[in-house]
Amino acid sequence: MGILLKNGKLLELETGELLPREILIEGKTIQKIAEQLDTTGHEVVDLGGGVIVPGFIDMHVHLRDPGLEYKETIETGTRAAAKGGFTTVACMPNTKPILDTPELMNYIYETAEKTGYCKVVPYAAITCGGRGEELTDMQALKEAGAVGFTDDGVGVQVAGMMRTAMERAKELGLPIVIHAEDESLSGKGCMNEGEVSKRLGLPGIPGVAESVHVARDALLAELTGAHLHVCHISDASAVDAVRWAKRRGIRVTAEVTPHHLLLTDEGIDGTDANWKVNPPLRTENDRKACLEGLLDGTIDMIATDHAPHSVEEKQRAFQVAPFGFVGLETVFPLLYTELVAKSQQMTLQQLVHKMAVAPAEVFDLPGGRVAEGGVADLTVLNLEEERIIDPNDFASKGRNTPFAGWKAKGWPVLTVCEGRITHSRP
Ligand SMILES: NC(=O)N[C@@H](CC(=O)O)C(=O)O
Ligand SMILES: [Zn+2]
Ligand SMILES: [Zn+2]
Repeated sequence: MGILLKNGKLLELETGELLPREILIEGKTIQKIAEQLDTTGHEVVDLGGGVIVPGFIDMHVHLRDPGLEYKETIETGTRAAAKGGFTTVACMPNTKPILDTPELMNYIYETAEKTGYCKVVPYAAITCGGRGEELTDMQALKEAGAVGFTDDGVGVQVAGMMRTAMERAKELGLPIVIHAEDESLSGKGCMNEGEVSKRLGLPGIPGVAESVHVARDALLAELTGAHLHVCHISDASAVDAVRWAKRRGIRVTAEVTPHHLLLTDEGIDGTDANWKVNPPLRTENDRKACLEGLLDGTIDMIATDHAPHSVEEKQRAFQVAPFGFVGLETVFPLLYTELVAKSQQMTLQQLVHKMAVAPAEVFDLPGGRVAEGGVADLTVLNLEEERIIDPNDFASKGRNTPFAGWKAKGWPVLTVCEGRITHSRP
């Protein structure tokens, strides 16, 4: 007996057409896609006219497990992912301890298998403890299933260390994923350096703290032949550096977050740490450059940088509260509403491409398409349903979002991961 999805419209990714299609799922596989299928012996799920797309893939998620379970666990974080339409997430190694051993890779895979609502692929740290002093055993970490290497949360400060990391990553065929931040430039900043930080009298983080690392690491990627992936790009000159590197034939890819596409530092009043994130929200010029980069192919994909913190932590003063926003449960409705429905700056198929197809291609992961014989990772969206974002509704333990109270439409109503229904809402 399989699961038969009826009364749905399949998004044709090339043309954007919505085709009336029924889908039969057996085991972990999409067995058949046709205009009409025989229901005999199958569990029928009525999609109520919803739009079927490939399950979303988020290459930048902080699951906080092990060690920081008061912020999030693999169970709550993946439940939030499933609710947001995700079937795969890549988790960041800035946990406690840092994910820098094969044993910790195993812990992630085993816990996700037991308690997870989506697939979890872990990144391993570049340096032991993320301290930037000594490289991890990258080969052993690859053998244990690392999907790439990153010290996200901090930048690798020493260029020579990054060069050696890239040489090893190149040999292993895995990407180096950078949190681009030169600490000698970012210092103790808590928001973007500019007009707004000056007005508020808060210490700033200049855009060049990001772009000098992007440019440096692009040149190191050229030297070593490694694949460089740039996390959460936020600065106009950093987007330009990626564009330049791509033109030069350097193997570089990049991601942008929903908040850097939709918000600027103008929204910060210096009292609410739910507006504090790293890299910081920047200027309208930077925001536009990120959107332009996404549309012209400079930026390959959207990633949320889901970074849950406790309510208590985010109630601290702006200068001392931790950086980070949650994002998994709101990313699609926010971007669909703001960039597709309201302003037509993107098409639905472009958005789905950036959230599912591109991450699967760039990181060579299963999924990213809805096709016969392929893995049954898919999401059904109700593009009409409008709701107000209320952090109290989140499955994540995190409530830290600057988007509370925003009205958005396009909510995921069904998520299927490897043939299993991981999220379903009437
Ligand atoms: N993005 C953030 O503001 N915070 C992240 C770290 C990171 O992604 O650099 C976190 O781990 O909380
Ligand atoms: Zn980061
Ligand atoms: Zn991050």
